[in-house]
Amino acid sequence: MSSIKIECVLRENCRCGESPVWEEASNSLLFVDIPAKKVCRWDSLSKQVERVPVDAPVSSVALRKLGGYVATIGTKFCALNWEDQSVFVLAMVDKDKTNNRFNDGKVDPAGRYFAGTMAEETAPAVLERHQGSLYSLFPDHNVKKYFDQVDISNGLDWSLDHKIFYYIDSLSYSVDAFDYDLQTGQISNRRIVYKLEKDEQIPDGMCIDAEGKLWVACYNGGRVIRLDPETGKRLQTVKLPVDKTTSCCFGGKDYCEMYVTSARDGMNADGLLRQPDAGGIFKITGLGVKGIAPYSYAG
Ligand SMILES: O=C(O)[C@H](O)[C@@H](O)[C@H](O)[C@H](O)CO
Ligand SMILES: [Zn+2]
Repeated sequence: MSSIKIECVLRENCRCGESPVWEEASNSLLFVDIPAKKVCRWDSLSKQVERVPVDAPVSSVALRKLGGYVATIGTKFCALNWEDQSVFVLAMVDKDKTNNRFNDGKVDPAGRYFAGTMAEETAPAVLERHQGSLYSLFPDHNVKKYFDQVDISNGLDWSLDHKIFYYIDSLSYSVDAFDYDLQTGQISNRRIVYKLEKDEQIPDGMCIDAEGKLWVACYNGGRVIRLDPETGKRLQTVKLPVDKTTSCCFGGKDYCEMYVTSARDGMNADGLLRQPDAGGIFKITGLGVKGIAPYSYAG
């Protein structure tokens, strides 16, 4: 039996921390604070954090093969040069929906950057419904739209054989799967893999482990849960000392550690007193399972 340890490694006070991504080359964790309009990079060796301000809510960040990063900022897919903090727009979506912004995003095994949109929230999980869509940015900077009618586009990842795409629309309270064609980037045959239980609250960010099991961060549920997408059963629950757990990824040496982001927005003064680490970055060790390296955008 492994003994699980949970530690707040960075008290960042994120309003809404999201999109943790491990960058092996720099031993760092990248993440964003969406409403604070910041992309952050935490060096796990020096424990120092660098922050790059951008001009709109930034909802996800990913590695780029050419160097630097890509990020979803407002309704734009962008390239981000870390050295000079410059942003270059690659494509824009939802041009007719001025109240929309991107939400969670991740790169697929072929180097396409997937991200979905949502209406801007008036409070956490309070928003005009069915305004979002799911998109991907191909390496040639063309954008493909998959479907619309999304509430809060969230957690996404691909099966280890690249034949399944996993996806969460948070307000459906389910984790879904599609057949995935890696060659073309097409998805089909949507079905439900897991329905969250009441105390698990709202499914948010998600990642896959090296055994093909899914880890879902439960917003307001203060936990990450491990799911078997083949049986639809929950295998494990790991509780964290904050309620607003937003997303998770594996990182560290051999991807043996899990990193979890969290949020402060929507908490009252009493809640913040009880959960002073809300908005922090958490490291979970001793899970006994590894993750896989993130893919890099190929354009
Ligand atoms: O990061 C996200 O996915 C959303 O932008 C956040 O606002 C919350 O996580 C959401 O409210 C929970 O459903
Ligand atoms: Zn999210």
